[in-house]
Amino acid sequence: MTDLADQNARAPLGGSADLDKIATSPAPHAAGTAPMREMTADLVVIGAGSAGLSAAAGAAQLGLSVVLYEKGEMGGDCLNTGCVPSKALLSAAKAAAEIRDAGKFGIETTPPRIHWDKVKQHVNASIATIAPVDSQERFEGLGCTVIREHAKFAGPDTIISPTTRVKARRIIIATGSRAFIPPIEGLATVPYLTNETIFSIPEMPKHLIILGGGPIGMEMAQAFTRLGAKVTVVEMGKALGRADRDHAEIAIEALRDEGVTILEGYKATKIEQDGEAIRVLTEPKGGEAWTLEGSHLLVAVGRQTVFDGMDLEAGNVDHDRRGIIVGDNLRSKSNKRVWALGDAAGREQFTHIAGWHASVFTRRAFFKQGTKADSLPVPAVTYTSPEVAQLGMTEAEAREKHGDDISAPSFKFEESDRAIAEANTEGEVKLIVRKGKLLGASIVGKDAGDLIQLVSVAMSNGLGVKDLTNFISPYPTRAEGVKRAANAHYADVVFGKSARLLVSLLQRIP
Ligand SMILES: Cc1cc2nc3c(=O)[nH]c(=O)nc-3n(C[C@H](O)[C@H](O)[C@H](O)COP(=O)(O)OP(=O)(O)OC[C@H]3O[C@@H](n4cnc5c(N)ncnc54)[C@H](O)[C@@H]3O)c2cc1C
Ligand SMILES: NC(=O)c1ccc[n+]([C@@H]2O[C@H](COP(=O)([O-])OP(=O)(O)OC[C@H]3O[C@@H](n4cnc5c(N)ncnc54)[C@H](O)[C@@H]3O)[C@@H](O)[C@H]2O)c1
Repeated sequence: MTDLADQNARAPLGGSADLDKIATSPAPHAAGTAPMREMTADLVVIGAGSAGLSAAAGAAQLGLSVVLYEKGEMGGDCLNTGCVPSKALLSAAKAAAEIRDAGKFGIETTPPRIHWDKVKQHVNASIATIAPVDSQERFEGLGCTVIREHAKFAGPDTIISPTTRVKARRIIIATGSRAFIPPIEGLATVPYLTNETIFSIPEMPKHLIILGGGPIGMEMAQAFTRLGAKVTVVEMGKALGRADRDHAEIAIEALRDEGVTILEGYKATKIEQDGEAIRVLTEPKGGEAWTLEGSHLLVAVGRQTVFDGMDLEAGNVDHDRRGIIVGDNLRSKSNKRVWALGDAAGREQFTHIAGWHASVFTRRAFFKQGTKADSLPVPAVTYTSPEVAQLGMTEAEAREKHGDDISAPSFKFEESDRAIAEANTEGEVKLIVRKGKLLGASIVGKDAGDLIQLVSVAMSNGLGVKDLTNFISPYPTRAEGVKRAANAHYADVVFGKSARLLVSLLQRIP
């Protein structure tokens, strides 16, 4: 089956759902207060972010009655405070970097002048252009009842908000996550930034200190450096710690070359304010402690799921620190009516995973298929320049599990004619292979996030490394690198002793 729910969130308007299925009746109420609206629905979705919207759109277009709750902005984190503003900011920053770098093509330019207010206008315009796809109007057009209120459980099958009580056959918790604020001494006393505030700061920071060298920290570090700020990243472990180590190092070095200071192995332990300045005291794993002084502080040390005031106990929905406790069917283990999708499910936290979760829900709940949340390899891309794209197992994970039974054929972009023509040869494609089976891939370099999709299609559909050699790849493209890494897997076989012997024997045939 195709990815119905996943497609529907951003698809054009479809047919309207059967609104008659939503039974509405006034309930008894206290004198002087508005009556509580009573409804029944096939599906209640709490949270109109990537996960909730995708699931709601799928269900509504299948003719089911859907009530969609959102207490904040339609579109959730990805549209308003996550993917979209961060990628819009990175694009503005890339434009500035390319102007500075144009000399390598023999083009003379003057240094770019950054107008932060206009950069923010670009960020806001990007959000505004995409917003109609996630809007209340669009979802009402699809047949959903959209309620812009905080929702909570009033029982295992009942959700209430200030105006409405809904009894539902199924309930989706898609309430997302917010920045985790670590218990560092003094942090609460300083005006720190998170992804909710960084995109609207009034002025370009003089010195932005970023706590955390994960995807958020590294993307913002490069964006703000390229836009003219001094940036220091304080990372207690390794920056881009979930990526292939060799490939993460290539990106880290590229950011350092552009002027980002990245301190790895330094944990922030105390924060102080001194006038306008924010001071970060760090504890090193070895070596000297650093005390940094900056004008702004961004906290990007991971995420925390959002279940505020939801009375999960009333719904008999168990959760832990990671999220709602679900199996790989995404169904609450303690209340089978309830499903958790997206960041709230306590698994990988990406918009494409939120969309995939909605697809798993739709397939399981409505088409009675057995699709599992972990049935496909998960891609993760950090959109720095160079991009770092990871799929399935890293080389280190595969070696830990299978020892020397794996191989990691690779192709460096310095051998790519396209990369040479673009004067951007940094990076590599690496495949992780065991007995011809693809276990994973990592790509670092320009457009790595696009290139890894080839391997993603192959892995998701049971193709092996051989299949990645058996197609005609247009020249000159960076995607040829995937084919050439796959070819490298067979280099010894194709050009080895026995192949040469075979060919010489075959030459005797007239
Ligand atoms: C800076 C940043 C950059 C990112 N970049 C990328 C990227 O490039 N690619 C990528 O794949 N992912 C990226 N992500 C991650 C991605 O944004 C999230 O994984 C995704 O938004 C999760 O979607 P969701 O639907 O689970 O939650 P959310 O988008 O957080 O939506 C949850 C919604 O639920 C609402 N809600 C919560 N509680 C209630 C309640 N009780 N009643 C009513 N409504 C409620 C909230 O207001 C919110 O709108 C990024 C994240 C950040 C922070
Ligand atoms: N391009 C993308 O797809 C993208 C971009 C941004 C965010 N996201 C999603 O959002 C999630 C959260 O991103 P994130 O970067 O906030 O979290 P993260 O968990 O990926 O990285 C946080 C980093 O902070 C470090 N850290 C924790 N406490 C620290 C301390 N006291 N001092 C110094 N370092 C400390 C950790 O070691 C870790 O490396 C990601 O995992 C991803 O799922 C995705």
